[in-house]
Amino acid sequence: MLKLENLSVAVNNRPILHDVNLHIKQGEVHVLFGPNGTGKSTLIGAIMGFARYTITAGKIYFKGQDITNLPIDERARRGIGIMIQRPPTLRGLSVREMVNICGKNQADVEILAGKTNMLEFLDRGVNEGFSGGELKRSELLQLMAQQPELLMLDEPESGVDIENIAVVGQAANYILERGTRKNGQTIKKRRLDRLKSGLIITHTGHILDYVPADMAHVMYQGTLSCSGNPQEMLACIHDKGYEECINCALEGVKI
Ligand SMILES: Nc1ncnc2c1ncn2[C@@H]1O[C@H](COP(=O)(O)OP(=O)(O)OP(=O)(O)O)[C@@H](O)[C@H]1O
Repeated sequence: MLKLENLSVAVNNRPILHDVNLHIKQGEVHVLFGPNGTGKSTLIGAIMGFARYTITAGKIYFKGQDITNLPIDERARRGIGIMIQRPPTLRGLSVREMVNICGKNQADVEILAGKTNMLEFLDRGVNEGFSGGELKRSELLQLMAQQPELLMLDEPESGVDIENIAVVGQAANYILERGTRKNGQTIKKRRLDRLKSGLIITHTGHILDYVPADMAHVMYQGTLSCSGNPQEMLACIHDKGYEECINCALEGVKI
């Protein structure tokens, strides 16, 4: 689904990512851990094609096609969707209108808004005065209408209360087409049955209680230093902090 080959990215002429290689197969969800400021948001922003990220080397392949130089709208059309940490406020455009645009007027706005607890926000300007949790739900509502094949989420649980983390998790599962039971437990579809993929940045790992991941990576100083089992890596980071991952990176050891 997504393949990064030796990807290097700069922001304002400052190199941020160095030689990143990553392969997310169809149906897989990968999770990205890492200390603040190491380049996680830069990675997903570069995959989406935001103009501020300059690709200085390497390639991005999506569904087998080289998309390294494609504009952001074309990447969205091909099936890439993103939830960023601080989406802008769009005055004069209501959430309802935005969801209709994302869903090419085919989405059932009211049903999707019900799933994300966003019914009462539909006629407000996009992100206008939204709280942290409302911002996340608004972004997910738009993504549910867009139906991307690759879903990228930047810290989906940050600023979200306990009850709404379940809503966020269920919305992500809806987009990834994984079932969720009423008690919030995710039904793990057989990997062969899954068609959609995800890349999720998380510091706390709470989202993994709802959206199980297949693989985790740690980003350190702009490179992917370790890859392994998400729950094991999360437990290791909770126990020992990132120092252990950094030691692995320095020793060139893969978990
Ligand atoms: N416009 C810019 N000019 C210079 N440096 C920038 C710019 N935008 C981002 N950076 C730097 O790029 C680095 C990587 O930022 P990024 O947001 O990708 O990190 P992150 O791993 O997602 O961090 P966090 O966990 O805090 O969200 C940071 O040091 C940041 O200050």
